[in-house]
Amino acid sequence: MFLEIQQLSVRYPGTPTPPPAVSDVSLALRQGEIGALIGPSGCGKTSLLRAIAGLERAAGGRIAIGDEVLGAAEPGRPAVHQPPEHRRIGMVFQDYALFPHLSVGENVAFGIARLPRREREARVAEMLDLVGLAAVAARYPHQLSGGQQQRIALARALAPAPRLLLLDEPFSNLDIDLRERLAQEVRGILKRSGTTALLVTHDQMEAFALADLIGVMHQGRLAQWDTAYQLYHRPATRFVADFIGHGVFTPARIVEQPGGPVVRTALGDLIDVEECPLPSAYPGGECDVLLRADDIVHDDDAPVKARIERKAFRGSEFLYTLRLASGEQVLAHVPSHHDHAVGDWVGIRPEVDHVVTFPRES
Ligand SMILES: Nc1ncnc2c1ncn2[C@@H]1O[C@H](COP(=O)(O)OP(=O)(O)OP(=O)(O)O)[C@@H](O)[C@H]1O
Repeated sequence: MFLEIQQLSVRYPGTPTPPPAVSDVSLALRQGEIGALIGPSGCGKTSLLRAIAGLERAAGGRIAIGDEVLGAAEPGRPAVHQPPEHRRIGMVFQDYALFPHLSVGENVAFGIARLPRREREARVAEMLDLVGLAAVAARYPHQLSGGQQQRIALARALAPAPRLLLLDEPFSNLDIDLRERLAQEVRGILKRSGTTALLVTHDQMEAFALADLIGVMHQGRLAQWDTAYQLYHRPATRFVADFIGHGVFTPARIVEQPGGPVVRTALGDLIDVEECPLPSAYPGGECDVLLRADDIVHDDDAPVKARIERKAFRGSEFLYTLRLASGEQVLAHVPSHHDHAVGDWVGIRPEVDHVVTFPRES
């Protein structure tokens, strides 16, 4: 592993009582991998990033790059805190923080002033090429769009060849359409330059577009560190299941059938599911099952009917909020050419590949 964080805790002075801002977080990135931290406001994402940068001290645990310990506070060992400027870590912030009185080229050259002039100019040209902005080297930041400014900020952060790049909400000042596109562009830039990076964002789509591995944080803890696919299809906790994507929990009972265990729900039996838990996994087989909006198929011939309570247009599909006669609520993605009115009853059936169950919550 390249970046390795073990049982890291961060505590702000003046807040001696639990919970700490970051609590017992462990994660790792290989060289060249991109990670993202997502989670609700106040869950500790920025505090974790700041601790890696050296802007906050570790209150417990350790941060290492390769064999080098950057920060540590472990029982029975001397505390370690390398100052931020010795860590060779680059940072990109939300507000770009470009110098307005310097040209684009001078901004990119800022962190490599000590290089001989020829080398510096070559590096600036290389970085501007990398972010696709060689043509604007002589312009000033105010003459660029928000997306261009953020790419310049990225070029400036990459110019000194940091061994790790940290990005804190880098796209949040940009409009929503541009964000996802820029996230994909930035992924391409980081991959081409082989940079290991960790991004903090509150936008899941941005994290999915940019990262190889994503961490969901909740109340200072890392609830899951995994690929986007696993977070969506194999959420480790109810919190992760709820936070990622659209879905509801509905009561279910796992029963043994001749062909194997089956999950019985108000929408019917979930059949042909992968890795179905055994009834013995829960008392009496009673559990809650996660039904994602894309697990529910609109089918006029289905015996189960549900009433449309709300609908939201999402371009190629609607997100319908539906209520069954038995009272359960479900969500369904339905192709947008099926335009039903709120109050209509429609047929639905479950089509679940990955069944995700949790202990019943009253
Ligand atoms: N300088 C500080 N002093 C004291 N407490 C702080 C400080 N900075 C953050 N905190 C607290 O630490 C916790 C985690 O904050 P942090 O900013 O890391 O969360 P976040 O997930 O980045 O939130 P957001 O998405 O809103 O930026 C919060 O309870 C916050 O109030």
